[in-house]
Amino acid sequence: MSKIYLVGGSVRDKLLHLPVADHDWVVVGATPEDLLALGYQQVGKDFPVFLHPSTKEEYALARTERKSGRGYTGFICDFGKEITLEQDLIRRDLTINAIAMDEDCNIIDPYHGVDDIKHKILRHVSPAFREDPLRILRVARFAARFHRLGFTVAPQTLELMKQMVLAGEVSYLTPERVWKETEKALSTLNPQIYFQILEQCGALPLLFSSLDLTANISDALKKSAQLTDDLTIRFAVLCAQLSNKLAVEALCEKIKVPNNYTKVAVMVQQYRNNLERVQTLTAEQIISLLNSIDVWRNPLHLDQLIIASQTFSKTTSFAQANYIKEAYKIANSVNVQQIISEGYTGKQIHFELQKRRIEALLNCI
Ligand SMILES: Nc1ccn([C@@H]2O[C@H](COP(=O)(O)OP(=O)(O)OP(=O)(O)O)[C@@H](O)[C@H]2O)c(=O)n1
Repeated sequence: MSKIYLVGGSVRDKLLHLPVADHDWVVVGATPEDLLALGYQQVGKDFPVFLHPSTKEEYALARTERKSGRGYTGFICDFGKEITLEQDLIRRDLTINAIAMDEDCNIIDPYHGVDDIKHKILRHVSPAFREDPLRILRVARFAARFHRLGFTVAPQTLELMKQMVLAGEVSYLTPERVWKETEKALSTLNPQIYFQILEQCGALPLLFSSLDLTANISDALKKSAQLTDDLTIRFAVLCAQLSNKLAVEALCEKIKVPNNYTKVAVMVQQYRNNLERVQTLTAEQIISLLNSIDVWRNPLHLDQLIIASQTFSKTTSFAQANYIKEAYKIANSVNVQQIISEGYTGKQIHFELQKRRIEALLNCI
């Protein structure tokens, strides 16, 4: 007789009274053939994972995993009918992710995840934690995600993460995985915690080379999460302290950051200081700044630059924001069609437009 349990994030989030995104199920006492016969569709290449015929939710056969190689290679996986729920749960990352719930909503919690939820602790289940280097990032991400609820990483878990870093495990993480976790961490209300935990376990310089997580950057990152949902801005804040455009591009290349993120990060690194002192700039310099961020074709760039810069501001008001917005409005009111109708052609249009935008500003500042 097989038995089905809800496991992982969905049980954790239910117990935390948080919305549950997707359900992961574990099936104990069944074979792949049993599930195929019931119409489940096999999706896991290496692991026995199936999609439910109607709900399409993931059902995995209970399994044990042992690592025989380094990094991601050489997992020995056993998913025989005799594998118990406890055996399946012990190979998981954190105790709060290793709680199961049966069909009658009974909690099965052999590794005391419920206690850890109560005491708000992120704790590894067993030494098997170290078999997957991605877990270093996951712990940092959960620490960021649940920071607002008061969760912290257990000292023993942080110690284990340090040992994994020292053993060189981080080098087995692919850029894609690093970025995926980082992007999820950026979407939390406290992205700075993710980077702080990675720093504490020694992974930060290995993963994000030139990044120096100063208190200033941490504060700015936290503020960015309060000011905007735009993750490209949050990432740009992280990169704003890098010494130049090349350093930003090198970091983005290293972890394969999507282009839209790189663009905003480069823009903020290059022009944040100009915006900071916008009130001291000449009309010509202001137009040059607006040209540099390509605001005419992409008005969103201006908002992105403003919000990213604002996160570094010590005061709550950021007077530069209204100043540059007003300047943009004035410069943008110059009518190109008018210039064309006056007979300007080719490159002359651009020069005349530039000139009139500067004049328009001069009349106002
Ligand atoms: N490297 C990993 C990835 C996953 N898991 C286990 O697989 C479950 C499901 O993983 P996943 O769906 O990736 O994460 P969730 O914990 O559900 O979290 P999220 O809400 O971010 O999806 C986890 O709860 C955990 O028990 C693990 O032990 N080690």
